[in-house]
Amino acid sequence: MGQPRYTVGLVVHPVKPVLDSVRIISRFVHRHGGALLVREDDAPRVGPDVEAVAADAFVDRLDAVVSLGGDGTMLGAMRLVVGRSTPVLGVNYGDVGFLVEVPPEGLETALNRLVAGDYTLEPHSCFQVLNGGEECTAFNDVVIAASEPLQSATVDLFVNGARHGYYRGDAVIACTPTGSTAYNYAAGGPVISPSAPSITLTPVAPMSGINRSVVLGGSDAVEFRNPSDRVSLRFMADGTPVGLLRPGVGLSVRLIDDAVNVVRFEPTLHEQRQRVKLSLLDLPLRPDQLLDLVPPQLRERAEQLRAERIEAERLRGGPWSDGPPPAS
Ligand SMILES: NC(=O)c1ccc[n+]([C@@H]2O[C@H](COP(=O)([O-])OP(=O)(O)OC[C@H]3O[C@@H](n4cnc5c(N)ncnc54)[C@H](O)[C@@H]3O)[C@@H](O)[C@H]2O)c1
Ligand SMILES: Nc1ncnc2c1ncn2[C@@H]1O[C@H](COP(=O)(O)OP(=O)(O)OP(=O)(O)O)[C@@H](O)[C@H]1O
Repeated sequence: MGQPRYTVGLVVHPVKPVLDSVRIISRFVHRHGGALLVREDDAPRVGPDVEAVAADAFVDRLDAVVSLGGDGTMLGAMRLVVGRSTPVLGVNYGDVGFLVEVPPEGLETALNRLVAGDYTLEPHSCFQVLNGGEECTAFNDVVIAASEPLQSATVDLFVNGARHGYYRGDAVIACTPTGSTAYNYAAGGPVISPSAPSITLTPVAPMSGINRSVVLGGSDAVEFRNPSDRVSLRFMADGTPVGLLRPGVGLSVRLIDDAVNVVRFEPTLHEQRQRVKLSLLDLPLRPDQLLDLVPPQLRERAEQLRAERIEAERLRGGPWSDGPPPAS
C-alpha cells in the first residue's frame, strides 16, 4: 500500500455520540486516499475504521485535526497542535459551541470545501505559562485561586517586572482575546477583539486590592506571585487544574501570537452567531426554558424552516446553516 495523500486526526468528546460524524469523515478521507487516526485512548469511541496510534506519535503524523465535541474538546484539540501549522476544524456537539463553527449536519459540505481549498485559517494566540521549570499552554485563560474551594486568594501582580498592586478575592483571570468571552465575560470583564493582541486581567468577586479589569498589551510580561509564606494557590489553564503556586513563587504569563490555525468557512456568519450566543448568555432563562415561551405552532414552523434550509443547502453544496439566529 502506498503512502496516504494526507493524514487527519480525530479528537472526540468523552461521552457524546459522535459516531455518525466519524463515519462521514472516515468515508470521505478514505475516498480521497487519506488516512484517519485517533489516539489509543479515544479508539473505543470511534469504531474500527479509524487507525489507533500512541498519543505521542499522533500529533507528528497529522496534516489536519477534526474536533468532534464542544468548546472544551476544541480547546483540547488546539492545545495538541500548538506551535504547528496543522489546521483545526471544529464540529459542534456542544451546548454553546463558541469556538466551533460547523454543525454535524454541515460536515459533508465542510469536508468538500476543505479539499477544494475553499476556507480561511483563523490564527489564535495562546498563553505560554511558566511555573518554575514547568510550562503549559492556554488558549482561553489562566485562573489563579485559593487551593481550597471557597477560600479567598491573595495574589501579587507584576507587569514587566514592576509591582502593580495585588488581588484579593475568589480568583484572578488572565485571558487571551479568544478567552475574553468565556470566564472573563462571566466575571464582568470586557469582550476583546481577536484583532487586538492583548492580555486582560479580571478579578473574580474582589474583596480588596485591584477590583476591575485591566487590558495590557500583547507583549507585556505578566507575573502573578504568591505573597504568602504558608499557603499555596492553585492555577488552571482553560478550566483544567494544572498545579500549585507555592508560597513566594511566581507564575509568568506571555502571549504567543498565531499559535494555532482554526479552519473557518464563513467567518462573518460565525462572528454574527457568536454575538447572538453571547447575548443569550445574559438572559435569565436556559435555552429550553426560553423555548417554553414560544407558542407551539411557531416552534413547529421554525423547525420546518430549519429542515428546509439545511436540505436546500445540502443539495446546493453551499454554505450550511445551523438555523437562523434566534430573534433578540
Ligand atoms: N463562571 C464561568 O463562566 C466559568 C467558570 C470556570 C471555567 N469557565 C470557562 O470554561 C473554559 C473551559 O471550557 P470547557 O468547555 O472545557 O469547560 P466547561 O464545560 O465547564 O464549560 C464552560 C463554558 O464556557 C464556554 N466556553 C469555553 N470557551 C469559550 C470561549 N472562548 N468563549 C465563550 N464561551 C466559551 C463553554 O462552551 C461552556 O459553556 C475555561 O477556559 C473558562 O473560561 C467559565
Ligand atoms: N477528548 C477529551 N478527553 C478528555 N476530556 C475531554 C475531551 N473533550 C472534552 N473533554 C472535557 O469534557 C468537558 C465537556 O466538553 P465540551 O466542552 O467539549 O462539551 P460541552 O460541555 O457539551 O460543550 P460546550 O462547552 O460547547 O457547552 C470539558 O470539561 C472538556 O475539557
